Amino acid sequence: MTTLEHNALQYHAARDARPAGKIAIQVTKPVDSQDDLSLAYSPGVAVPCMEINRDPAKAYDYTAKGNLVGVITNGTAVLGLGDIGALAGKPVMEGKAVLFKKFAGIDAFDIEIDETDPKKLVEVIAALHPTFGGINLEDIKAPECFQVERSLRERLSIPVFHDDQHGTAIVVGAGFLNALRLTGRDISLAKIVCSGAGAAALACLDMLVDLGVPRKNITVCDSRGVLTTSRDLSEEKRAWAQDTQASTLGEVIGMADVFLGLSGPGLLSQDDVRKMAARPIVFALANPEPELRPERIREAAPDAIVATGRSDYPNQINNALCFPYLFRAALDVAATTINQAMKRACVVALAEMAATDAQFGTEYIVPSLLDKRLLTGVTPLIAAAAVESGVARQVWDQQVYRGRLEALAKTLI
Ligand SMILES: NC(=O)C1=CN([C@@H]2O[C@H](COP(=O)(O)OP(=O)(O)OC[C@H]3O[C@@H](n4cnc5c(N)ncnc54)[C@H](OP(=O)(O)O)[C@@H]3O)[C@@H](O)[C@H]2O)C=CC1
Ligand SMILES: CC(=O)C(=O)O
Ligand SMILES: [Mg+2]
Repeated sequence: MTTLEHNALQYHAARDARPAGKIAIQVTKPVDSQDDLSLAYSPGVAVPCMEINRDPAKAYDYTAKGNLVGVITNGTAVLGLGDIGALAGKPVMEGKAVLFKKFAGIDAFDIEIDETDPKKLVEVIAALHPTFGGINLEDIKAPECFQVERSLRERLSIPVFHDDQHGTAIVVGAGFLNALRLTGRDISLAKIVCSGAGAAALACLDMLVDLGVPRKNITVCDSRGVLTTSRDLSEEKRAWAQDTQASTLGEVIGMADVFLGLSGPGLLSQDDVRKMAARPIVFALANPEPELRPERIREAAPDAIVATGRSDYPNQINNALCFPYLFRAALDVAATTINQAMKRACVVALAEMAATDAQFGTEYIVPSLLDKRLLTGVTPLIAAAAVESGVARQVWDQQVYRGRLEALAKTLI
């Protein structure tokens, strides 16, 4: 066992009278006397129950719903570990819940559902939804994840957001814009090769096209090789098929400006990196083990701009850089959904925060996950986009909202 493996198990184990795992529930009101009990529980609790029965919107006034997100998985694509099952995915989901709380003061329940049939999964999640102010779908594999998210978004009036798709796309978008800036590339000329054609990869590519990359400049590989027009592909993959005889990553990576890895460990070779254009942009984002380790990428191309999804290298491109703030904004303005305008606002806010920082450079293309400015810097811009695009049910005065976030930031431990 490596030191990291040993430490990771120690970290998650019970210690100092604290239970195993890394998150617990906190009581927020006094429950110390008979009088308190009469309010918190029977008979007093019946009063808010009946208020909500008369008007369901009152759940936001008298329960935790408005600050509570469900982090929901079925364990079919846990990080790059694959289909390890719902229960084995629990440490990741607890981890997402920790980040919601730590970075944005949002309470999150992790829910691991032992169901792989997408229709049944939708029914289970829809039946659970009254509990939550928003739903963060996590680590559900493609193509089922597309159907699950689409169905839930149609059915529910709370935000439903598949983090691996859209959270990843936002942070990749921000890192990509800044990597282009640093290397002086024109977005309309950037040639991109993507390893992976799953949830994260295809959403990232949609975002890159939204930002201005011509679709024809993008070549995609899945586990069977290049997506070509001669292959029998799913609807989602067909949109990225190229008319080419090439079939492997090694054949298409020549002179690519950007490698985007959202596939699995060790799928990029040093030879592949050597074939790329000068000053290549290499985002090897598979977790926990990237497509190629940064030190190996640099051996092959010392001037490369390199990013991974991990916390132990510079340039951590990870959806955790955005999902706490997207949900914070969505909950605060009671948004019915998280839409493209909110996602774009987040891309720009993250990119600008890094680009205007004194550290901006090849080893700092996006802010650190621990950057305390994120809550107050990024969230109001997402909230404003929600209001402007018409999905907010509550509008804040900007000064008042910033003050509220600053006060919240002081309470975060
Ligand atoms: N850094 C970050 O923030 C994030 C990173 N990720 C990482 O991205 C990866 C994919 O996650 P996700 O999209 O959710 O999972 P999915 O299961 O939806 O997609 C996995 C994709 O990887 C492809 N793949 C598997 N083996 C190969 C191979 N040998 N060559 C090329 N492609 C291959 C699969 O191909 P096929 O379609 O043929 O099965 C599939 O398209 C994971 O490693 C995950 O950790 C994900 C989200 C966020
Ligand atoms: C970061 C993340 O969500 C993943 O690797 O699946
Ligand atoms: Mg994930």
